[in-house]
Amino acid sequence: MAVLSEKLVAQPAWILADGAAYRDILTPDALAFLAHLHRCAEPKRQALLKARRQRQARYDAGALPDFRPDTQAIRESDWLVAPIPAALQDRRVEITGPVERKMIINALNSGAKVFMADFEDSSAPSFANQLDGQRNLRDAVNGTLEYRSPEGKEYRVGANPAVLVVRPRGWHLPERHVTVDGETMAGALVDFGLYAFHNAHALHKRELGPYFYLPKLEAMEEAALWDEVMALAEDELGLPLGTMKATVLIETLPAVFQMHEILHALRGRAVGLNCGRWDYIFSYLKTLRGHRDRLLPERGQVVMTVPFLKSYSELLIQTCHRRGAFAMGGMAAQIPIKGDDDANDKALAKVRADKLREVQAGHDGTWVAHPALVPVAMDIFDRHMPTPNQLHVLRDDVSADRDALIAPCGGTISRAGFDNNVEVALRYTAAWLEGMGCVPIHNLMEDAATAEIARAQLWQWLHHGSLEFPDHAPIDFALFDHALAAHTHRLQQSELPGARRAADAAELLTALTHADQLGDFLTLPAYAQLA
Ligand SMILES: CC(=O)SCCNC(=O)CCNC(=O)[C@H](O)C(C)(C)COP(=O)(O)OP(=O)(O)OC[C@H]1O[C@@H](n2cnc3c(N)ncnc32)[C@H](O)[C@@H]1OP(=O)(O)O
Ligand SMILES: O=CC(=O)O
Ligand SMILES: [Mg+2]
Repeated sequence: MAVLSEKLVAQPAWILADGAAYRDILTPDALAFLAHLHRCAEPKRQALLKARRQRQARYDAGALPDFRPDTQAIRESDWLVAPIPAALQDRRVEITGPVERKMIINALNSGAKVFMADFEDSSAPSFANQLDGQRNLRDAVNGTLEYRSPEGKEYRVGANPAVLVVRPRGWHLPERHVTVDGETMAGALVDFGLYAFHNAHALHKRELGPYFYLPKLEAMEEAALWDEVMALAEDELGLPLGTMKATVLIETLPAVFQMHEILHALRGRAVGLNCGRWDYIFSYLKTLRGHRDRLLPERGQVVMTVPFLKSYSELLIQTCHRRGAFAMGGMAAQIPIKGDDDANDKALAKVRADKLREVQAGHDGTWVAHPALVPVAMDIFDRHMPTPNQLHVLRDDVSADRDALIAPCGGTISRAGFDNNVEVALRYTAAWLEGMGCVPIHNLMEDAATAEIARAQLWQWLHHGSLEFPDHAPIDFALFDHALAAHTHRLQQSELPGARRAADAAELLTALTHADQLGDFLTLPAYAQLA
């Protein structure tokens, strides 16, 4: 059986929330199920993480990512993914958000076709957050999800809720509170396993899943491990093989070269791929961290129309539609702006333009970060996509080769862009350490993926040396240290999310930014400091 870490067992009060322990979620049978998943998957997961490190070592030594010669037959032969269930035939607008009780209700009631309940980029994975999320989702599936705000506002799920799709953590993150045979479990398996264990039968009975979004995959073997884990879970839970469906985020640079292969590995259950643009940009930075000719300009200039991102999204559409799978778009970072109509209009216009680009390119649906953006995106997709999806748009015109997918991106680094990265990296990390996985900063949605871009860019700009602002002032560590100290002080004096953990976040960012090598994930060292 999986066991809770000794600390939790010794201090059961630590896992209490609202006066109740999580005995309803961490039942003996659920823990036994987790242990079974762990024992079957852990050796392979470790081997896959090792393969990631080996691949990255080759890129650091000068190699560039490319299509795999050993899988050419998969790319070139004819095959399709299994038929897509009725509940997922029309995914034109999907809302995403953390697994917080009120937000789940708001998301389910938002009018979106799908709600992606997120244990990942928008969640700070404290054990309490993850377990509260499991309980909230179980209640949503059982039809008992309700919430009363401190102000007395009542929330309950209405008619025609969005279809639930759950995103567990990526393969790289541990869940240190659960061990099996003395080994720490993968966060991915804890999130997936608990959700499947508690909800699979109820969802299957209503032909509503379980459905999953799979994040941050880098290779077809990682998709194959998910397929194996899902098949194992189906077998253990007595569900027909292929009941669980998966949409895979293509949000790493290595994965874009294996999109056919990833769909193939999951072909009995894959329903689509998604352009996870923010992690994709982060992955471009990380994968090519040793390549000075491929530094990126400030984040505001790395938009979906720059060549390497345009090629990625178009190739994703072509790949998916060739295989009978959906090509989902991604997330514009703009959110509604309160109290400034002009600024709000401009933000919404940016969202509209992004959704128009997606639907015209052939995407079958898109993501929004906020309920007020559902009608905005819906309007664009309704007008330009009269059919439930665009599987018939084959995009045979697209010919994105290796060079197009890794094309350098021109642009500049302004003082404001540099300073914004320092501020976002600091404020997001500090909020994350306080348990918030998604926060608005300067009217943009910031989550783990966007914060990774901010801190990875700072590392890249500082370590490749001799970079300048347009006025020729040097970009150097003294500037970073000064900006970080100023923002830390400002945050500490404020009442903003993160104010209490500003110093811890600053220490972490100092270490990550000054380190000789760009760290793999901000959230790995930060997790050690998360309650
Ligand atoms: C890169 C990626 O991975 S993208 C996917 C991960 N990111 C996300 O999922 C983004 C989710 N979005 C959010 O967390 C929020 O919208 C934020 C943090 C960006 C902004 O939050 P706020 O500033 O609190 O929003 P705001 O105050 O305008 O919220 C208004 C109402 O909408 C609700 N709301 C806002 N966003 C969402 C959402 N995504 N889902 C459900 N409800 C939401 C709020 O709970 C609030 O409800 P209430 O009126 O009943 O109290
Ligand atoms: O998960 C989505 C992304 O853009 O990253
Ligand atoms: Mg992501």
